[in-house]
Amino acid sequence: MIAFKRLIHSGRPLFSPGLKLDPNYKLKCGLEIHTQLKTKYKLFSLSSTKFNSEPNTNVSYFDCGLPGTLPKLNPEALYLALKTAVALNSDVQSFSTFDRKHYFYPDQPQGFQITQRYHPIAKNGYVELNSKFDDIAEDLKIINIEQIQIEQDTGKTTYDKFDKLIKVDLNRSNIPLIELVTKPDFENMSQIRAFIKKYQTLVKHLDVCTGDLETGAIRIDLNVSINGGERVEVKNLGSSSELASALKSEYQRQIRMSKENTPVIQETRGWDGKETVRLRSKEDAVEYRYVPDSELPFINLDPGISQEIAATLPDLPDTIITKLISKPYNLELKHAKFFIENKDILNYYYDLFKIVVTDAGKDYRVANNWLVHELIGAFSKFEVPLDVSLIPPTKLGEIIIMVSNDELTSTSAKLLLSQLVKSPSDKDLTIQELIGKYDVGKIKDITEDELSEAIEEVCIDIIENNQDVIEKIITGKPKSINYLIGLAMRETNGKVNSKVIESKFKQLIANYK
Ligand SMILES: Nc1ncnc2c1ncn2[C@@H]1O[C@H](COP(=O)(O)OP(=O)(O)OP(=O)(O)O)[C@@H](O)[C@H]1O
Ligand SMILES: [Mg+2]
Ligand SMILES: [Mg+2]
Repeated sequence: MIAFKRLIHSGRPLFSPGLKLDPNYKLKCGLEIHTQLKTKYKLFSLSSTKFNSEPNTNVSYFDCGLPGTLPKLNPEALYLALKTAVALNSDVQSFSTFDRKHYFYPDQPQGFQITQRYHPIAKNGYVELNSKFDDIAEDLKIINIEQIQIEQDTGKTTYDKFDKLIKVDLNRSNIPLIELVTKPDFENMSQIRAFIKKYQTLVKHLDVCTGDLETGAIRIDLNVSINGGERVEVKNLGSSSELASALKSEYQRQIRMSKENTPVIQETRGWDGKETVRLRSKEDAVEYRYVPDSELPFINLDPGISQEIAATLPDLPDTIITKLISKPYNLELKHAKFFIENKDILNYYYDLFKIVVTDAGKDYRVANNWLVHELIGAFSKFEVPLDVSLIPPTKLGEIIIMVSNDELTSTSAKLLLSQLVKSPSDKDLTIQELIGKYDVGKIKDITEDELSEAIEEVCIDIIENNQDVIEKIITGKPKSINYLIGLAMRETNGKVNSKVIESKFKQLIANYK
């Protein structure tokens, strides 16, 4: 089903120009990932973190660097950073501190960024990637995490080349970030892609970040070297496709240099949409004059904090996926992965499963198929944004149970779902009211004989009007009967089971011959 594929894909890359590795040039990469934490207030002030507000409306005196204002650490930011650190198997440090990284920029009005250079909040984590869940070629690949540090985001600068203006919006200034620094453990693009996907899924699942690259909630710097040479950092990659293109361009550039016997030097580069371009070399590296922040106290944590936080964490995505693809759920892996990305749907699925399988004793396939193929498929087919709250699990459950008890045909049920997806105003009607409104109930008040006769009439009519199809069926294309069945289903508003119609047609056509 094409429409359905648009919503649920197997995790194959949607982006990425392929990166073919040359066996003579071994690739090594490390990532620095900046993640905005989903706190109510900013990192060191009480202004709002609301996204997309009018420029400069979420700015406190502290955020715009007025002298005399003092930072106060937001405990929610600390908590979200700790949750992430623990979920990434890191060693939470019982002692950590803040430092000032100095540089002047209009969107950095304090003249420095508060970060954790010397004593970060967590060290030595790791993420396990595997071929089954993560779409990498290797059976197992461990990506080690050097450290996780808490820091402030900067404001945003936009250049208006027509007005010759530089516009500064400080709404983002002082939003809490964590910077995650991996070890240079990546050997190819699939591993990088898989890591980012897994990380995005995790932070969304833990509800510490929206997980979006597009909005800048996650921003990535890529470090690349070949054959043990110097690393080149490509800064500020805003999307997965930029990341893939930048990696390809940088890898090929370094190979070219190597072939020309020009040494690759450690430098910082940017991405201009076509290739990586030099921003600065190591020689003119910015001297940040890091100093410990004198206004923020040290963070001292109880050594038992990791265990305490671990105990509050929900099951992590891989654990849930493993559960979903096993008994009693038996979901397909790609569907389980889709559910984990969409918590509303995951919770919906659990509710539906309880109603249909656990309580009503129906087969798990019925619940899985109706949710994945029919309901989600209907949203996709009619290009309606996926919103399962339009049809609560109780309602879908009732429909599924009616179909499996033969009180509603599956054609009618599909019709009802389509209507519910297309006209949200039907949301408050009960199933019985919907059946009435769309005239799709099963025919109850007539005898078997009367029903059989009525079906026969419909079928005879169709046969008479579709002689060409009958001809085909008789001359060796038996599948053409499906066309006739479709017509009859439509004629009877889906009230009659397709199997009954099929056998009626078969009987009539046999006589016909
Ligand atoms: N030989 C290498 N090849 C590729 N990447 C490397 C190599 N050595 C280190 N790296 C990566 O470089 C990154 C270093 O990041 P880190 O934040 O520690 O320093 P930085 O880039 O100098 O600091 P800043 O945060 O100011 O950019 C890590 O992601 C690490 O994995
Ligand atoms: Mg860094
Ligand atoms: Mg860096």
